[in-house]
Amino acid sequence: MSKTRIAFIGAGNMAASLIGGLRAQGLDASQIRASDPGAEQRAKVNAEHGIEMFADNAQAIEGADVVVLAVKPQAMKAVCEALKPNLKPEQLVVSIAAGITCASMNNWLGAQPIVRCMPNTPALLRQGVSGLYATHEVTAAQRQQAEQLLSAVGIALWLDTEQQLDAVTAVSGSGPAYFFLLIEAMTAAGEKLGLPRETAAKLTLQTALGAAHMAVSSDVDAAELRRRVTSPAGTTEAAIKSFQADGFEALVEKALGAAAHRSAEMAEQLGN
Ligand SMILES: NC(=O)C1=CN([C@@H]2O[C@H](COP(=O)(O)OP(=O)(O)OC[C@H]3O[C@@H](n4cnc5c(N)ncnc54)[C@H](OP(=O)(O)O)[C@@H]3O)[C@@H](O)[C@H]2O)C=CC1
Ligand SMILES: O=C(O)[C@@H]1CCC=N1
Repeated sequence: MSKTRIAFIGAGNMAASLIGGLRAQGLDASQIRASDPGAEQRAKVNAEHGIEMFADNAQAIEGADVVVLAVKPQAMKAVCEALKPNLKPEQLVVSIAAGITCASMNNWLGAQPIVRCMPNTPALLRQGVSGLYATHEVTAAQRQQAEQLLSAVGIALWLDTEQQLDAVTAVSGSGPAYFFLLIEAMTAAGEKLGLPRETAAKLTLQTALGAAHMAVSSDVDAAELRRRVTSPAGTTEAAIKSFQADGFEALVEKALGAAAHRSAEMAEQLGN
């Protein structure tokens, strides 16, 4: 990465997290450029990260080794088709757009080496996790560049098939929202049980943080950690039994299935 030049197309939330991660890893501001249609957004990203910003996507990718597509999935086709005449065959394209396949991007861009990724929003705190899939055209050195890019904001995991990205999207791409939903629900339930809202929120948040730290750092799995909290005939058992009687695991499986299905459906709807 020491000399890699990276251009971001779209400088919204995810791009800004990646740019922040790269800068924190020691990439010089002169190695990173980004384009965005919003003048305010350009000024904000420039002020935060000191990188050169462009209104014109074609200008931003000039001389870049890696071009990161960080626009909404709905904008991908138009963005790719407009970039096509300006892309060089050796430029690696890294897409973080949900539900846009490599085949669609190759249709729009021509034959480019492509790495398709699915990061998640904890990337903002460099606590993210991403799944990565590379097409055959991607060289070993380019794989390394893509991995280093995503590793700047968390853990990067290579996938064997592109289809697995639908599952990654369901588990970790959308995943932060499931934990936020649980935090919301536990806070509300704590309040209903008689706690002040602020107390219920603090108890919930610190419990989530502590449990996540334990699950990450422990040498036993989550099921064993759960068993250790669950005293026979105690309070946890009462709660877990209630969750399971209402089909908790099936509910989670159905929800993640819906997310994966939506990812595949987006590929069909937006891919032509
Ligand atoms: N948010 C998440 O949790 C995750 C998102 N992703 C993916 O990341 C991508 C970006 O998401 P996110 O950062 O949240 O979205 P944002 O809306 O924050 O960022 C997208 C940016 O692209 C800009 N943009 C719009 N059109 C163009 C264009 N033609 N050329 C250049 N820039 C343009 C937008 O400007 P304007 O707002 O003015 O239109 C906006 O600033 C999406 O494809 C999403 O699927 C992946 C993993 C997780
Ligand atoms: O909800 C979405 O479609 C995007 C992709 C993963 C997280 N946010």
